[in-house]
Amino acid sequence: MLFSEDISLDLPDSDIKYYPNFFNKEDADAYFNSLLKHINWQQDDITVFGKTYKQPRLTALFGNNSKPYRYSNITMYPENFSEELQQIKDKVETKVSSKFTTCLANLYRNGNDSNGWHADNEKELGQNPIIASVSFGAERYFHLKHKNDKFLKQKLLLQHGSLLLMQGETQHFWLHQIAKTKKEIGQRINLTFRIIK
Ligand SMILES: O=C(O)CCC(=O)C(=O)O
Ligand SMILES: [Fe+2]
Repeated sequence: MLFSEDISLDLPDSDIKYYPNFFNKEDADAYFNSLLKHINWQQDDITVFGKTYKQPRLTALFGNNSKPYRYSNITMYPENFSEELQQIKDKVETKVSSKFTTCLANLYRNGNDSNGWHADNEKELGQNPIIASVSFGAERYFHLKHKNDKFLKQKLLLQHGSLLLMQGETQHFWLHQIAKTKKEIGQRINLTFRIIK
């Protein structure tokens, strides 16, 4: 699906909102270029079902506390927010009326980079986590599928400068992924703001 106006996705057991033009083109271009250059992007090893792989994208973690974030057998320790990430965080916080502690940044270098099916349901995110996800750069599809009903699924094109908000019971009932694509596409940066308790 492609949306050009703010929308609440009409999916059961979820609370998902999408703001396609959260940043104007000029700001989105500037943030993309600057984050690409200034973030210390790392490729970690992940362990899934006892096997170790290189993560198929680059990441970085930022936080205003020193609490680590653990997922897929990786433990990440946060760096301090840069001024520019703090600016983005402030704008997101104003929009969604929540304060975030942490930002996980993802860099998808091309269509071969991906993020497999998962829910953001780590214990340290609390019972019904709020996750605000900002996208810059190449457009990628965000796939959603219900955990208990294989007919319930949706995909949504995450546009340059957009904001996607997931909250309420979403992480209990839905999985999401960024699938690989064979299309020739450029780099994409995603910032997911979270609250780590
Ligand atoms: O890149 C995206 O849009 C999703 C990232 C994501 O799901 C995550 O980091 O947990
Ligand atoms: Fe996620």
